[in-house]
Amino acid sequence: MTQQPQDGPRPATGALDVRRVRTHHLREAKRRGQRFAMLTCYDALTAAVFDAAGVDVLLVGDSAGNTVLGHATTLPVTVGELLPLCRAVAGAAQRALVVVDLPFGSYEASPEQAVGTAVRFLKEGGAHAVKVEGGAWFAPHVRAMTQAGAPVVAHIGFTPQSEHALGGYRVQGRGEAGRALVEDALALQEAGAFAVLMEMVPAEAAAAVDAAVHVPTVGIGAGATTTGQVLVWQDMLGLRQGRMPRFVRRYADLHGVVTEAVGRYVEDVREGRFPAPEHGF
Ligand SMILES: Nc1nc(=O)c2c([nH]1)NC[C@@H]1CN(c3ccc(C(=O)N[C@@H](CCC(=O)O)C(=O)O)cc3)CN21
Ligand SMILES: CC(C)C(=O)C(=O)O
Ligand SMILES: [Mg+2]
Repeated sequence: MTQQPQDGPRPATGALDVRRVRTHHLREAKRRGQRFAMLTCYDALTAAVFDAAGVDVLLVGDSAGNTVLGHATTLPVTVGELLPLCRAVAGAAQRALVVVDLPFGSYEASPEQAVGTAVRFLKEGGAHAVKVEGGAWFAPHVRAMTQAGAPVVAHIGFTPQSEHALGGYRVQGRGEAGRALVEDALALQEAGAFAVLMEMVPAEAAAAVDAAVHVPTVGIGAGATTTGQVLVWQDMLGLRQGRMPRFVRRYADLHGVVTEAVGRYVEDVREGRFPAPEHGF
């Protein structure tokens, strides 16, 4: 006879065994000591691949500004640009929870503005939840969106939309500032955020936040104690070249794969080897 653990933390392994991931499954994952995987996604085809591969949460990130639109930062991204990408991802995802970033300038001015934008992403974009960057000062916005029926992920620590206010891409929450992160997370949880995402914070500070809140946490450069992890897919699959943030692990070399394959196609066309008779009518 095997003894089943009744309560308390369980071994931190295993996938969420659900047909469709919902916000409460992420909460249960934290309670059970399970972890979940989140990945950015900006189009229907990759959404179908990531979803079938078991990614639990797809993030239609404003990192689309960098990866899709070619901007240097996320700041220029607009609601009009992110909405169709969100619709494409939400339409293709069968199992994953679809979360979308509210673009810079589309939610900060007031709780009313935040509700208006969040509702657009749920109605027109098909998103299941939204994410906003900022600390305790956005608690009223988070509360208003949650009450309107839009589940909210609170993004704290390094918040790229505030890079000019923060003085560049740098780790947040070192030393004493770690305490402020805990306060922010508690205020955002109290306001209704169903998850707290932390970017580029010391592992120790992230662990303190995770221990202080009952909602699940997600990390990107925030150590290994968070309930979930997130990366930008073009970074982790090696499509993007150049200097990577320290928190990236490269799982594939898509840049190499695509370069080699496209090079062969170009050569085949130039040499008359493509198309072959079987490609014609
Ligand atoms: N392609 C891509 N990947 C990302 O991870 C990402 C985006 N775009 N766009 C939105 C934000 C911006 N992010 C970034 C961008 C750069 C660093 C970076 O350069 N980090 C350095 C410096 C850290 C430091 O000096 O404190 C690093 O080594 O990690 C970190 C996060 C994360 N997000
Ligand atoms: C890096 C993640 C957390 C993000 O906000 C994005 O991809 O836009
Ligand atoms: Mg973002």
